[in-house]
Amino acid sequence: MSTAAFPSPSTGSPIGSQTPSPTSSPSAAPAARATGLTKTYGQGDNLVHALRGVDLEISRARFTAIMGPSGSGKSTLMHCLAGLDAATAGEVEVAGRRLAGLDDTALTLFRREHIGFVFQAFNLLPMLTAGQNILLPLELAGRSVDRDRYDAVVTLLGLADRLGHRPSELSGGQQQRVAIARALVCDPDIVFADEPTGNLDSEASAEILGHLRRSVHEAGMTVVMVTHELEAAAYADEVVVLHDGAVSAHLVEPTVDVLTAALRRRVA
Ligand SMILES: Nc1ncnc2c1ncn2[C@@H]1O[C@H](COP(=O)(O)OP(=O)(O)OP(=O)(O)O)[C@@H](O)[C@H]1O
Repeated sequence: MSTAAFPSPSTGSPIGSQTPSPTSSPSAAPAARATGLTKTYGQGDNLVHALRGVDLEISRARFTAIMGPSGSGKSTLMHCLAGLDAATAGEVEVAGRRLAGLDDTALTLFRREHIGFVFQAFNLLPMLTAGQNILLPLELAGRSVDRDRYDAVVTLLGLADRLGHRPSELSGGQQQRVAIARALVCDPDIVFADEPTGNLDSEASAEILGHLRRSVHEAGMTVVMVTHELEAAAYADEVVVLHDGAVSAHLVEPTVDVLTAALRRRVA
């Protein structure tokens, strides 16, 4: 298969190899950075500390999972990193740009240009074919279609023979592959995947996680995935573990055993 339209991963490595720790390639600027990221909801007796001063760097061309128990702040962290929610205090920088400096319109344009999203519920338009769904964000943004990139993305996701099908004619796994292709075709600096396997059986989940890995290791994308499934997090190069709104561990290529132990541990 051809991935000629993709750049070489700058810090990624082929599937199955031992990826070096990000500390061994200090030259690459992070795809995203949170500094002292704090988010509270409500006030008074109803005050909730969803994020308590999170410092975090998301490495480029790596597959990072964010995991932690229910209520630990995973979705809040992802929403703040992706500019979908404003922090109460602290900073978020994506692709070198401080999000706090952008007004709503600029933020919308920035997200459209630099950030891709994959959701648990696929969010495909039912009346459009797979091919039309993949191209929709580019068309909405008035951007021209890079046919080489489109072909490379479709090939990477194994969708070449499904492009004329509507979502109702596709399996859940195939629909999620279309959603991933839709995110990748825009060539974003970072893709956020929110529980991307939450609606899939174990076989389709493994397939989707494999595709996300290949998007990183073969196509040089940066993927951040929120999950509470250990098996899903084990596909990632790095796993950020949250407890009570704080990062309790940032692990590189953890085994399921290491992850299990990190999940049990709480912040001291
Ligand atoms: N809009 C909101 N208003 C009030 N509290 C909120 C709001 N959104 C989240 N919270 C609270 O913030 C904390 C973190 O929530 P968050 O959804 O980020 O956790 P999570 O780790 O993603 O949980 P889950 O795995 O259950 O989705 C929780 O205590 C939650 O109840």
